[in-house]
Amino acid sequence: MAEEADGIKLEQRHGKARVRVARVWRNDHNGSHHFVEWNVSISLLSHCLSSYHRDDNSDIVATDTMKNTVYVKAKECGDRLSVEEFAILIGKHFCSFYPQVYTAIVNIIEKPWERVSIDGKPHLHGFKLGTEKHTVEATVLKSGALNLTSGIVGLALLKTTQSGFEKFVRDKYTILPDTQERMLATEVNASWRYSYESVMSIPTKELYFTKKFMDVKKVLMETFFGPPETGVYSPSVQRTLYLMGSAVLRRFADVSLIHLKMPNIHFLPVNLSTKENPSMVKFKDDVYLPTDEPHGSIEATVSRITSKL
Ligand SMILES: O=c1[nH]c(=O)c2[nH]c(=O)[nH]c2[nH]1
Repeated sequence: MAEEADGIKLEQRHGKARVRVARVWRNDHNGSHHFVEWNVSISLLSHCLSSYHRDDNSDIVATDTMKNTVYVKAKECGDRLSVEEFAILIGKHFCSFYPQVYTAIVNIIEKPWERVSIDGKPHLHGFKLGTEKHTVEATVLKSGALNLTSGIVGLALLKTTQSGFEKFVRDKYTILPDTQERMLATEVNASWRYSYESVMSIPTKELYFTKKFMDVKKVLMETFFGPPETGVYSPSVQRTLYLMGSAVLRRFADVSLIHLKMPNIHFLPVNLSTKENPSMVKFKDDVYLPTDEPHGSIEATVSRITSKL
């Protein structure tokens, strides 16, 4: 909301970024501990104009208070909950506890701690760090209106064949040859919006969004790789991205939109030669030079066409 005074327009928010909290739940009947580590960022839209216009802080919710609230709420959560539920709970708190707060935007990054298995047996209290992170952004309004977006960051995927790129624009600047055989590597960053538009309408099933996160990841990976024995041919990163995004929309009725960012991380063919030895290393789809700079950058948003009726 923009507010005006003295012919000057002001749009403002304030919050606390990167509040780190870890929570253990020890109450599983079989002695199994559950553990999460969250990095929480809160941004509040609130009526506190006098702090900008005058030296009057009487309407400011201190960012230090916001930080403390994260720990209080983590303590109060006696049962395991998804990172999405925690973000919504924090957002609801700020909107309902403070009259001047009209919107709370809560971003959380969950570190990928995974339970370890020793000799195939899940450890009761041992965890190791995985790679891709689970993110959430919950925007909660005082009215209870909700915008919920979950994401995955840093899902590095690679396949050694079943990828090509050909028949693209060829002009006087083009060197890249057509190919039907190349490596395909990317680091998927995905974020998807859920269709729940009110804090009252979110599913109450235990760990619903945690499971959904794992299911979305599975669909993204299955679509990227294809069946284990045969794979699936990718004619471009663009096509594969579209198939991945539309598979998620087809599979999950409560996902209304997905944004995918898929850099094309190049593995360059290695050919080495000297005058004496013209084929010191001749590339036969075997030896590559991995690079990350420069890389192709391909991103798109795939969403449902909603009926205007
Ligand atoms: O899948 C690809 N998409 C592109 O847009 C592109 N451009 C390029 O040089 N290589 C590739 N590969």
